[in-house]
Amino acid sequence: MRIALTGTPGTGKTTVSGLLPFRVVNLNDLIRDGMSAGFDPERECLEADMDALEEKIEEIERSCGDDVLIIEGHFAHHFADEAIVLRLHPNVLRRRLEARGYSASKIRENVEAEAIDLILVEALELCSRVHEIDTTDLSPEEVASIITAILKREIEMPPGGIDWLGDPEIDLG
Ligand SMILES: Nc1ncnc2c1ncn2[C@@H]1O[C@H](COP(=O)(O)OP(=O)(O)O)[C@@H](O)[C@H]1O
Repeated sequence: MRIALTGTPGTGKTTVSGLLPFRVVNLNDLIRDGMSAGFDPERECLEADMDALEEKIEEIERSCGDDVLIIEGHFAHHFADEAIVLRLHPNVLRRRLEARGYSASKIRENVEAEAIDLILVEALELCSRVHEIDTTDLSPEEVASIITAILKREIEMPPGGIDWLGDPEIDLG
């Protein structure tokens, strides 16, 4: 069973994926391993080769049988019918991306994307089942427990409860 773990860069996907009791495939690792279509200077990153990634994921999926396979990355929702979207208050996200050394334009692009629910909206368009977690006040371990409970079908985290733009304290730069 393929599950996308998605969200704006900096929301904590890679950190939490290391704490999950499931097999995880990191899309950025696959792109660095050669499933890239070259460097995209505008977005300051390697462009994904979507067909090569799909082929590789199918190969890994076959070896997983019926077990959960987590596809992790900010466009993972393109590769699964069920997605878990990690959310983070834009002001906290900004501080994390600054600490990462992102350029001012890349920080602004990602903070705005988070503020307007961009990845959530994409996931809702592409996937038939979507879950949403506000990680702002949670530790990585708490987020991992919630994801595990969702995938064991013990709890539900339906999307739609987050409204960052409604917070007067929001800092869009
Ligand atoms: N729940 C959390 N609480 C506090 N810091 C976190 C949490 N999750 C991740 N971080 C930190 O935020 C930064 C970005 O996390 P990362 O997992 O790389 O995000 P992503 O994979 O979504 O880009 C890292 O420095 C990480 O240590």
